[in-house]
Amino acid sequence: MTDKPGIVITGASGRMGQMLIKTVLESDKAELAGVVEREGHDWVGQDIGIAMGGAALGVAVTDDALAAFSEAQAVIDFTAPEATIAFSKLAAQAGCVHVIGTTGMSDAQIAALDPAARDTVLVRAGNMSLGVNLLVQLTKKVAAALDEEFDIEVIEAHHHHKVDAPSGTALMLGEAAAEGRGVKLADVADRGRDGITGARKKGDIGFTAIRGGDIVGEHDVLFAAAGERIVLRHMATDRAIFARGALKAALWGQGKAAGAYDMIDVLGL
Ligand SMILES: NC(=O)C1=CN([C@@H]2O[C@H](COP(=O)(O)OP(=O)(O)OC[C@H]3O[C@@H](n4cnc5c(N)ncnc54)[C@H](OP(=O)(O)O)[C@@H]3O)[C@@H](O)[C@H]2O)C=CC1
Ligand SMILES: O=C(O)C1=N[C@H](C(=O)O)C[C@H](O)C1
Repeated sequence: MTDKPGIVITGASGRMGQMLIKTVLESDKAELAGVVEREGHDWVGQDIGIAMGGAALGVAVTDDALAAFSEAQAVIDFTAPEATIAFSKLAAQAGCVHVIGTTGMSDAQIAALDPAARDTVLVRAGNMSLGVNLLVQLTKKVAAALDEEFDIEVIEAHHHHKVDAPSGTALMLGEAAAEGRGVKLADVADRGRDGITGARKKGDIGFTAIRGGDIVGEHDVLFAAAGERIVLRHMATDRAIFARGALKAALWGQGKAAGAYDMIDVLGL
């Protein structure tokens, strides 16, 4: 028994789940308190170290999320929207900080997290990396400095397994650009061009999603005017940046007042 916060990782077999488990195990500031997979998954009941192809770690994969959360101080959750909503209720019940990296959530699904945020600390961001959150702030600044003569386009590229588009990061960048411009993203977003689209509408914020191979995550915010262009770019080459950010959020949330937070709060940007 130590005084380091115990962390539970959900979606243990996923790309991010495995990266998060490694990151917590490597940290001297936190302990791996549990790992959760869904009922019926092959890994349930196995030692997580063995399941991940290494040595036993003495932590068994469970499908009983509430029991795991009840023994921990924080849950880091990079899964899928419906799972994240269910986990938010259990994390609130267990009194755990809930760090959410899951993307592709609709407005209604995001609103479904509100009750949990009244009872516990919930940190949610479509991208947990320092670099992207800095890019969000830069995007807001640049958009505020430029008028509608500059067309704003957000271009993102990800691996071929990704199921949602635009990416959570692209939407964060779009929101930041809209905020900088003093408009609502919902009023100006252009998310799907195909066929005879007509000329670009002044003031729109456009989104383009590329999917291919093993691209970890790349985002450009393009400001294009007559005679000049500005491009703000972030390129992720290692998922560890997201996992490190998520762990930072889990530690930051300890002892904070219940509420909904994001990585701008965590990083103090
Ligand atoms: N915010 C950030 O910084 C980042 C966010 N992400 C986001 O994290 C999420 C996961 O990404 P990634 O790891 O690549 O995806 P994977 O598909 O590799 O992993 C998803 C995991 O979640 C589990 N899962 C899915 N649905 C459920 C469910 N209903 N109940 C319980 N478990 C479930 C999966 O289990 P099973 O295999 O059984 O389906 C799997 O273990 C995505 O939304 C992605 O966009 C990714 C990187 C960074
Ligand atoms: O699914 C991914 O892989 C990623 N998802 C996040 C997103 O939707 O922006 C963050 C990162 O780009 C990787």
